Amino acid sequence: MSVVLNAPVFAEVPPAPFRPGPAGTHITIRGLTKYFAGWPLYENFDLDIPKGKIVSVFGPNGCGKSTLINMVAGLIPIDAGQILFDGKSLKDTKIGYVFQNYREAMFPWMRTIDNIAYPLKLEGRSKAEVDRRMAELVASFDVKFDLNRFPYELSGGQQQTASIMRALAPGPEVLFLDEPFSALDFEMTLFIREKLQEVFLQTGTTMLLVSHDLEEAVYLADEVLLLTKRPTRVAEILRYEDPRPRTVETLSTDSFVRTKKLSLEIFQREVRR
Ligand SMILES: Nc1ncnc2c1ncn2[C@@H]1O[C@H](COP(=O)(O)OP(=O)(O)OP(=O)(O)O)[C@@H](O)[C@H]1O
Repeated sequence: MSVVLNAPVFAEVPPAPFRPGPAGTHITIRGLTKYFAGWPLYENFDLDIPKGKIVSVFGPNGCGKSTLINMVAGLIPIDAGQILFDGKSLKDTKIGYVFQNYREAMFPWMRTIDNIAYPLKLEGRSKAEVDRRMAELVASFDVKFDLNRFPYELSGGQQQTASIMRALAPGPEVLFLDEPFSALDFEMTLFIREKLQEVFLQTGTTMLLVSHDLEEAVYLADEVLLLTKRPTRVAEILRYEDPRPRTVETLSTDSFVRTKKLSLEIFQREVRR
């Protein structure tokens, strides 16, 4: 038997215990770290995202808004950290994702209705179940266009409506939206905004929304998550509690104007820092 003398002694360092969020937390992010090309974007980043709320993510250009939601949604790998959904990992969590570029989000060879039903078929649901869920979605979205058309035969707003329907079809626990309105004209933006709010009122799905439009970010939000420049931290989280459904009148309430002004001040402070 050989004995190594003076060998280095490694202390067993137990991993830090996972710190849960406060009551009502849905997504817990702890120690999230992400580097791109050797530069930190997120370093030891912690965040609690509440359940059944809409959180709008807002911050300076390139601070990592899209990367954050993409890491939480599992589309971009993280370098370190932990992300749990009601204490579960992503693989045990049903999520939906709405992309900015709706033109590339749908399979062009499938009719719109089959695109929307696709995640249900992937889940192995029976034809009767798929038909029932599709009827529910069509009713709740009050769809006025022909879902038997191919996506490229629809307007941008109709295509984005269909991609939101597809994302919601399996009944996700969390819906991620990365600038869902930025490729739409104003009329369609208003339409989809209202649809999203209606769906939220019906389902209470937790939503994480990236928006470049501060008015829109506040209008839809229960919380506005303001980020700093990179390495990115939470600058501030503002609660916005005007009742839903929010309408054009909401835009001139004291609380809306105050929240928007405060968000802008924090944003400007962070941009100049
Ligand atoms: N795959 C990648 N390789 C290298 N750098 C990347 C990659 N993806 C993102 N980045 C960098 O990480 C930073 C954050 O990008 P991200 O798109 O998440 O920011 P954002 O806040 O959503 O940006 P914007 O406000 O411009 O939409 C940017 O500096 C970007 O250049």
